[in-house]
Amino acid sequence: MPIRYLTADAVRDAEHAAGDLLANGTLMRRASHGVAQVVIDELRRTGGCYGRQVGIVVGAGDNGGDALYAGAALSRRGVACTAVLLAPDRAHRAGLAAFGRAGGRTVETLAGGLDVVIDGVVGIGGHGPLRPAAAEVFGQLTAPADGGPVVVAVDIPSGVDADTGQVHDPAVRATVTVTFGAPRNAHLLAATQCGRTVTVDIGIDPTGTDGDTLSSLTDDEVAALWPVPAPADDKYSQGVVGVIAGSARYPGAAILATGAAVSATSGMTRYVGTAADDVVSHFPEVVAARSLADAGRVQAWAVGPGIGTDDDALELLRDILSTDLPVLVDADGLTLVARHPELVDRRAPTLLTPHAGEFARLTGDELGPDRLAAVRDLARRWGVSVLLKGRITLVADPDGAVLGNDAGSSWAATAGAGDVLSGIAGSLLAAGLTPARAGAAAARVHAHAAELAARDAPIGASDLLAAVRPAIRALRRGHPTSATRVP
Ligand SMILES: NC(=O)C1=CN([C@@H]2O[C@H](COP(=O)(O)OP(=O)(O)OC[C@H]3O[C@@H](n4cnc5c(N)ncnc54)[C@H](OP(=O)(O)O)[C@@H]3O)[C@@H](O)[C@H]2O)[C@@H](O)CC1
Ligand SMILES: Nc1ncnc2c1ncn2[C@@H]1O[C@H](COP(=O)(O)OP(=O)(O)O)[C@@H](O)[C@H]1O
Ligand SMILES: [K+]
Repeated sequence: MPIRYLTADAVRDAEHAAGDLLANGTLMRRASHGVAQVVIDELRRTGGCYGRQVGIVVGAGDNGGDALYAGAALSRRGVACTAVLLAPDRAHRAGLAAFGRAGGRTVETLAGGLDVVIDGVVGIGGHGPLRPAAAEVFGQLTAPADGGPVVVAVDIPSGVDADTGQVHDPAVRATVTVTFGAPRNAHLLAATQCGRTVTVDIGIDPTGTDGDTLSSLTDDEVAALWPVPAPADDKYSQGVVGVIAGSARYPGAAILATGAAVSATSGMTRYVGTAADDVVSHFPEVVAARSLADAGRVQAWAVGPGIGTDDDALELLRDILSTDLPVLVDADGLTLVARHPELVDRRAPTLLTPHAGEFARLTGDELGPDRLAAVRDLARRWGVSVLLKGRITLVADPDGAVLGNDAGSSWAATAGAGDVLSGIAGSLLAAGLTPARAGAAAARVHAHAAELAARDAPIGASDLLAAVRPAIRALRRGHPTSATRVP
């Protein structure tokens, strides 16, 4: 099953559906136990629990309650716990009493030398940035990388919007975030702010909610859906992809996109364009033609990188989009679509793959902080699938369903990396995957390839391309790189 991310409302629905478990405090007990366990694991890794120092920052709601109960459990283990109450008369009363009984102390401000700080300021009930009192407490902490405390966020790092993942300023930056029942949208959309996300089972059913979904594919799912040739297959039957990219003057995009298509699946890759000779000299297996009329049949097209935006490019794009084949449109192709949106008014599957700048060109508006709503809105309005690139890739279908992928590193932020993505995703479309699955699976392999190629040093798109096949192999063998975190 894909990992499903929930909005704050959906979380509340799931909690209320748990009935007595919510009313009698069982959910909170389980949640706080999960938080305490994560803190204990952190302390054990670095020398044990007894005598260690944990600071807790407590807000006015149940998020603070979780943190206080976790503090009580830690105090019982011999951890020295101190808590700053941001709103003393609204702090969770039963949690505060339990904390005091277990030996926890309340203080005006956190001392230095703490091993762990627990962020219990706000969870799914939070709005906007950290308020000044909380901002001051967190502002005084030394970063973990400089020897400061590990920051464990309860549910959501405070100051991060649970639904949109918007990281307000200021906001808590967590080393680990502990959430309950199911991850929230923010755990994907603001993954880098959350650090490692741990999802604790508290006995709620996180699947019973309707409406638009945000999910991500696991490595195992991507491995399972990757096309592999069956005994009866031949070079045609697996889906032939056609790549239209680059030019004789600028062959780079042609080579990168076509090479990625060759690497991603078996079968055949065709190329159409004036870089045909360059492409074939790099990849002799590509069947290349200079014009569409000379190209053979394909099952999907990937069109756009480096094709230019002149009338010839427009006519070519028009011809491709007037077929009834799945089409991926990227880069220059998107600039043309922005000028002529009617081009994508078609029935066959269409996947647009903009980066933020191209997205703004398509919509006429800058991409705001709510990337999820923006990508969903464009997909819905235009009736196409839209893959928004970046560290967190989002692929929206016209029905509102979104698949996301956290690249896990940012080594892919290099020129030409998008051409590689087009080739991978185009070949998956040709193999018959839906646009959303093709886009999300391509993004995941792309991310693994980037991390495999980089190994902690910068890469270019050629390195990324060379790592596509090893990344697929590692994924299929069940030993993916550490590229992606799954809560
Ligand atoms: N229900 C359950 O069984 C379970 C719930 N669980 C836990 O409960 C959490 C949700 O608790 P919740 O609904 O009480 O809201 P919560 O996130 O604590 O914050 C609300 C308070 O914060 C305040 N506030 C808002 N914005 C702020 C800001 N920027 N900076 C500072 N303060 C701000 C706001 O105050 P006000 O705006 O009124 O001043 C309001 O009082 C959830 O995330 C999970 O941890 C788990 O135990 C599992 C079981
Ligand atoms: N900060 C980042 N972290 C991880 N991946 C990124 C980041 N920025 C871009 N990428 C990925 O790298 C690729 C860049 O594509 P694009 O912007 O179209 O570049 P180009 O046009 O130069 O090929 C996309 O797959 C995108 O998701
Ligand atoms: K929090």
